[in-house]
Amino acid sequence: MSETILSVNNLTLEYRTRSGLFKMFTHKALDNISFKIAKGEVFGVLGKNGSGKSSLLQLLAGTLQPDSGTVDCSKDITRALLALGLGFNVNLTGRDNALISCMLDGYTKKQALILVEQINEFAELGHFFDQPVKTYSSGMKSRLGFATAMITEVDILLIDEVLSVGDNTFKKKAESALQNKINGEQTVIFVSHSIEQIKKICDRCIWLEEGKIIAEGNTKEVMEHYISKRR
Ligand SMILES: Nc1ncnc2c1ncn2[C@@H]1O[C@H](COP(=O)(O)OP(=O)(O)OP(=O)(O)O)[C@@H](O)[C@H]1O
Repeated sequence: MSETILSVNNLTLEYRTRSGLFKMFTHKALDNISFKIAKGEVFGVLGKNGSGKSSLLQLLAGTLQPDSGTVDCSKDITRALLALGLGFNVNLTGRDNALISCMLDGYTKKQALILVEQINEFAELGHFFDQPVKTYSSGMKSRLGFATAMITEVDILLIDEVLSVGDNTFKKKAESALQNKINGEQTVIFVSHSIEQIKKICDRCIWLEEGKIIAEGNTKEVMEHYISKRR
């Protein structure tokens, strides 16, 4: 395996929700998860609804903190989480959110302003690009997020089922832009409950079930195991 870019060590996450005046409901969404991702790898996270996939991505992105365990990667590694509506300031316009994302990724203002125009063109939001994100539909938010991640360069792209939204024309464009990125040096962590999508793009994957890793390995092996257990 080539150079490790990200190492996940014994991650555990519990959600605690108040279920009555004196009652708390605790749910272990992730239970002692460990794996490593190599630079340039396209890594899949497969699992049915509620298995912990999105929670895992949010821990990898740093938008959620684990109860225990660590996500280790070098400080200068940039990570972008592509999920519906996550990561935007909804009171700012699409243009300003795109600008902030570019600048957070380390571009100068001059470079960012050029990239913002490319994001505008890719996202095809028309005059909504200059409206606050709170006025966007979920499909529009995902277009903005997707366009921003495709146009900028990040070290690790974290993708949460984002290809399943939007109209067919945009979906095709998104798939081909993603495919181009993947063919290069891009490291991708891709979450899906679609066997077909994981098969199409991932080199290796894990299968999550109730917050635990049931299998890890090359996509073909994990798929065979997954399909045989579901019969
Ligand atoms: N904010 C929250 N508070 C309490 N429980 C939560 C919260 N978010 C998720 N959960 C629970 O944690 C578990 C894992 O959720 P998660 O969204 O990570 O799963 P998922 O595999 O991404 O599901 P899906 O495929 O439906 O998006 C689920 O049982 C879910 O009900």
